[in-house]
Amino acid sequence: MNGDAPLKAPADTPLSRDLVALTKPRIISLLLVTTAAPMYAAGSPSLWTVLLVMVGGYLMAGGANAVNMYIDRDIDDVMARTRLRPIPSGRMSPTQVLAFGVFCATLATWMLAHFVNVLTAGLALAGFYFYVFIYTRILKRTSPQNIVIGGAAGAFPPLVGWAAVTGTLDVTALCLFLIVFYWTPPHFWALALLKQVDYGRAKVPMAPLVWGERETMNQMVWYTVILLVLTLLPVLYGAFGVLYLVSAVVLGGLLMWGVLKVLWAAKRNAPWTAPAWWVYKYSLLYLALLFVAMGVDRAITR
Ligand code: HEM
Ligand SMILES: CC(C)=CCC/C(C)=C/CC/C(C)=C/COP(=O)(O)OP(=O)(O)O
Repeated sequence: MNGDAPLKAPADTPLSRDLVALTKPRIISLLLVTTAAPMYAAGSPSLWTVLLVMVGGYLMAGGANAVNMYIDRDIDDVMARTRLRPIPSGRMSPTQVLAFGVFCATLATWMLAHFVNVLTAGLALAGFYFYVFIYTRILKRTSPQNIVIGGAAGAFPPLVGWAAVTGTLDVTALCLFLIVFYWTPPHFWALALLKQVDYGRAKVPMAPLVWGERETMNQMVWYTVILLVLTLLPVLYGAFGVLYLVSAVVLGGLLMWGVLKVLWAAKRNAPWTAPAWWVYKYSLLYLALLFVAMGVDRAITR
């Protein structure tokens, strides 16, 4: 993430630390919020079920992230943000990383199928395949739409949480999937705008490099508008109540304001990097709080 990361990686990093790094734990923390909160929105899960889904979800997403680092080892080697990862810094071999990723995903599939239900395991595995093959292997290197279509991978966790509690999927689960799907472009393009040199060096066709900065910012605005409408839909048909509604409006209003500030600054030819950083960082808080609000809203009104 830090473009000024040191050039040399510490050679004495313990293996345990590298294994954790392969799973991208900070990203998983938010994936797990978008898994756990829908569990409480869907019903009243036992602590045991929540624990199993968290461990299974971590292993599946962590396995996917490790396989992503195996496939992207050439790209990761040339980007400042990623060059200290275990493969580019020479501390782990690609084969070791691939084996670790596949092992985690296999363990997760067994755990979720055996202790939760087969639908939950199937959805988590679908998220794994979507991220590894559709996003990482195919779209990331070929299309500026990579994170729009590929972003569907990151939208699987709410389905996993919902299915773990209800054993099925319904229209609210679909809404939650779409919320994460439409959140991904403003989340990621804010960062992509700031990391154009990295992505250019790695020849990854991220939107700002292909469409230009202004068009990417326009698209971020439109995706945010759709996102805000989608967040209100479950209230309109009575799935969530007032606490969620107020949270969605306030949190969403702030996100919209941030995204518009980026666009307006660029239109005035003023510096837009500070507002773009703000949108990237706030997007993380936004999604976490929105999902917590829906879980709490349903838990207290049940
Ligand atoms: C295709 C979809 C996505 C792409 C391309 C993407 C890309 C990125 C990138 C490149 C970073 C910087 C990470 C780093 O510097 O190591 C990042 C950060 C982050 N992303 Fe995403 N992301 C996507 C979807 C998601 C989803 C669905 C979630 C969770 C629901 C998520 C959660 C996070 C978090 C928590 C961070 C901050 C990590 C940190 O502070 O180290 N992302 N994302
Ligand atoms: C249910 C389930 C297991 C779903 C999988 C969800 C999952 C692992 C989403 C990850 C999203 C993400 C971090 C994309 C960044 O990849 P990148 O390759 O663009 O980032 P990088 O350049 O930092 O490697």
